[in-house]
Amino acid sequence: MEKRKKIITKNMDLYYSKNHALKNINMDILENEVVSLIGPSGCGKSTYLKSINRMNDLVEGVKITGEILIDNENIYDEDIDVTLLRKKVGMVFQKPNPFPMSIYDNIAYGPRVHGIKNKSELDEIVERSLKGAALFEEVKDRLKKSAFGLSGGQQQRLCIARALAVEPEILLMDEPTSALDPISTMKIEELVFDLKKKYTVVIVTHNMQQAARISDKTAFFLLGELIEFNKTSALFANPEHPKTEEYITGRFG
Ligand SMILES: Nc1ncnc2c1ncn2[C@@H]1O[C@H](COP(=O)(O)OP(=O)(O)OP(=O)(O)O)[C@@H](O)[C@H]1O
Repeated sequence: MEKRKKIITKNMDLYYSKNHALKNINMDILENEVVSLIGPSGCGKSTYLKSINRMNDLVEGVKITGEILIDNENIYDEDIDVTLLRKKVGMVFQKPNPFPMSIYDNIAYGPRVHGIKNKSELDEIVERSLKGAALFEEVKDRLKKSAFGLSGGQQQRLCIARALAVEPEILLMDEPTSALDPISTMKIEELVFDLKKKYTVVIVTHNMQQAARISDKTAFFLLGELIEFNKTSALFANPEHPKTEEYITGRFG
């Protein structure tokens, strides 16, 4: 069965004041697909990622033209509820950033904001989210302890669990393993592989082996342009654009 288009980007441009950071981006991301965004520093990967849940709206002087459609709805339409958009589109950052509270409260935070108060319902969400992030077994006896007592890798999985708790459909990850050791990195990579059964995942990575291991498709950005977007295996084995080849063979970047 053909997969549905989940995120459609059409003729999108983004300016930070005069800096033209994204240039005419066109890309279709399918449901339950993992897409990696790669390219040298400053090429616009994070900017594009943050456009998918309108995090760039917070930046002064930003101007966006064109469209990003999620489930065929333009998220830049005036009547879009940004809180609901961010519930649907969760985000995990480069450095784990747990809130200064217990493991339990970190996960229950989002659902509480969205009005869930019933304890047994929250208990269930916390357990399900921690299981979804492959962390439950490691923390089930210390749910009321501070999240800061966890290792970096566990904290990052906690942040993933926190994102899952509000039942998103899309997960954005901005270099989620760059601050982690190899074993924690491997756990997150395995987790991403699992997560795509339920979610659409877009992930910025500087690590090309990681992109090759975990993503179905890869997008190569350069100076604000999307140079090539293809199946990961094809993009790495047979890049169509000479710049892609130069980048993946380590000739610049
Ligand atoms: N908040 C901001 N205000 C102004 N300019 C910004 C802002 N964020 C990014 N930029 C600029 O937009 C361009 C793209 O930056 P972006 O962070 O998207 O690149 P990136 O590919 O994610 O880089 P890196 O790999 O270093 O994180 C750069 O020229 C950057 O200086």
